[in-house]
Amino acid sequence: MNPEKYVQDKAAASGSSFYYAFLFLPPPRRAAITAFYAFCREVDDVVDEVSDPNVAQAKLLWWRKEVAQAYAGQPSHPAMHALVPHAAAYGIEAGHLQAVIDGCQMDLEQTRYLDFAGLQKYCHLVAGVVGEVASAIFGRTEPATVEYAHKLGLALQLTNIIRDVGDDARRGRIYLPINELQRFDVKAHEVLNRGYSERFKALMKFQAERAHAFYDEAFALLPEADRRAQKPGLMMAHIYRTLLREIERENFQVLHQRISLTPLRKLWIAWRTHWQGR
Ligand SMILES: CC(C)=CCC/C(C)=C/CC/C(C)=C/COP(=O)(O)OP(=O)(O)O
Repeated sequence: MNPEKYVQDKAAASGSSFYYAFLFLPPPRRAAITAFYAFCREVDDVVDEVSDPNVAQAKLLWWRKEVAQAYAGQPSHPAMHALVPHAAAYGIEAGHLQAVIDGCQMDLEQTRYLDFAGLQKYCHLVAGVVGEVASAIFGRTEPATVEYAHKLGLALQLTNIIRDVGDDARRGRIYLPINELQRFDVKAHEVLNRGYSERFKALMKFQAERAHAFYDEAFALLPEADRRAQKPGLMMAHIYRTLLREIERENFQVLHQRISLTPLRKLWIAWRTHWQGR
């Protein structure tokens, strides 16, 4: 299959909240972000879809070699075929892709995070570095935009973690820092059994407020000169922040359902950001 078609299908089929943001980009940048998204999806799918951890480890090792080979001019996977031609133009380095693989590997090897510092390391690899690459593809001229992208990636990943507490619990995973569970007197087994309580709600309120603070910090870091180019990232931010507000409105009932926005609402938010420019 033609690699461009492969990555386009992969991105569209994912039903990602972020897909709408890509639609507003000029074709070369759109092709690059679609290829990069497909790469991230492929390695993330290894963790989510392969039930035997040894098989998943072997697949991640395959991806590490594939990245090295692709940067040496010999890609074999369609996602790498599609991505490599854009690497030089947007400064996408093998190290960025290896960092994303490191994050997925962390996910395989770890089902608990003792504190926020540990969780932040994971988020940096799977979302901060992703934001760094995405911001380069969108068009970045200022060094501060890298800081913005790291913070926004963190805010998005924290939102994703808040939304998916129930799904992750079903898979035996808790991303919420263990010392914060303790602070709110929530037991790990209560989360794993998906038992809702006022204590759980208070814990989640704390998580949501921290995510909001990271969105605010990210926006404050984005230099005026890069605002226009970074609109697709702002679209992602507004879509996910609206989702976070929806979760708050539903009192953090995230244990037995995945709260989501309708495609039309996501498209509307992307559109509005496009016109308002912020
Ligand atoms: C500066 C900048 C552009 C930063 C963006 C960084 C970024 C895209 C981080 C990804 C974090 C995240 C929550 C991914 C889930 O994607 P998903 O497609 O699985 O989401 P979904 O489950 O909501 O559809």
